[in-house]
Amino acid sequence: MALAVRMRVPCRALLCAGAQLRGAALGRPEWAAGGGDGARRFASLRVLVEPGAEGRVAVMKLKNPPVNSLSLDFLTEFLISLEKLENDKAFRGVVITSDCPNVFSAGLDLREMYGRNPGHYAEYWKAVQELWLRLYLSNLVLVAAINGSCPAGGCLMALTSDVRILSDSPKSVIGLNETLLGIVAPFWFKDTLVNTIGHRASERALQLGLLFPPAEALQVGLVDHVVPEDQVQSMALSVMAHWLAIPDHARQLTKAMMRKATADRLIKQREADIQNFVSFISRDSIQKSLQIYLEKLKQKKG
Ligand SMILES: CC/C=C\CC/C=C/CC(=O)SCCNC(=O)CCNC(=O)[C@H](O)C(C)(C)COP(=O)(O)OP(=O)(O)OC[C@H]1O[C@@H](n2cnc3c(N)ncnc32)[C@H](O)[C@@H]1OP(=O)(O)O
Repeated sequence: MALAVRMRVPCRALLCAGAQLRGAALGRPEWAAGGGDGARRFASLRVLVEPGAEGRVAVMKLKNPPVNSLSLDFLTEFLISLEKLENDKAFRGVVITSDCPNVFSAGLDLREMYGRNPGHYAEYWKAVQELWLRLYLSNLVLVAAINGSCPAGGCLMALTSDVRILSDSPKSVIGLNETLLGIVAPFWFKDTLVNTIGHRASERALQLGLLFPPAEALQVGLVDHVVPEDQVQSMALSVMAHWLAIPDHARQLTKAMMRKATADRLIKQREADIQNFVSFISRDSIQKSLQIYLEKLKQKKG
């Protein structure tokens, strides 16, 4: 069953309408609504949404195994789930977590950026922009329950949340490591990081492509809490309760006031940003860097 998507922002409507069509064309998303106490539970192939204990909070589990890489199909399902929650007035907050062991998200799907054509790169980048805008400007309280490794696009996604809880595990590293792949984090990735940890720390982290282990991530302010792995979700729900004690209208207006300028910077130049991405990623040297990085990932296993 195709999901009806209502949009407030016309330029987003274009993407999501496209997303919906894409889903329909692919025979997805296959939303399964639960019955009984799971009336508000729904799932697509890669995103599982279930109500938290009090019903006002949804827990969104990302399940695009093995590593929750943000493929175009996954981004599309993620966007539709988020839209559905935004439109359901029963929900005031969402905990975003991973259903894949030891990995929150491996970031953007490298296979969407390697060996494809310019039209595909443009479509992909538009979806990445859209997810960032949706998350960053969400009226909901978003808490990232980061239960595993969280590089690059995974970190960007986590940075859009209002609070980040990281599991205390050697695998749970977080950061914008783009330079290690020979690519450059776009300005809005950088802005999101600067807004979180400040300019100097961002400059160092971005140039060196740092992936911070939990204690350092906490120290630099990249995450707000580090807790044992089995307490990440309960901590997220308890932090959520604190945020939900604030009246929505006041909190939402304050959030918008803090984030609008950063979001507007991208909104004003979305098309130019897409063209910039397409020409950058299409370069032979960048394609070579991605090929080498993908091969390294494969060799790591052998
Ligand atoms: C102008 C602007 C221009 C450009 C901006 C572009 C911005 C890009 C931002 C990004 O997000 S780029 C992606 C960066 N991501 C990473 O660097 C993470 C890479 N992955 C890893 O480090 C590890 O996979 C992991 C630590 C996340 C998990 O490790 P482990 O559990 O040991 O799994 P494997 O490494 O064995 O991976 C399993 C499987 O998944 C494939 N894979 C991993 N990451 C990605 C990915 N990002 N995209 C696509 N595929 C990925 C990996 O190759 C393995 O595949 P097999 O076929 O060998 O099973």
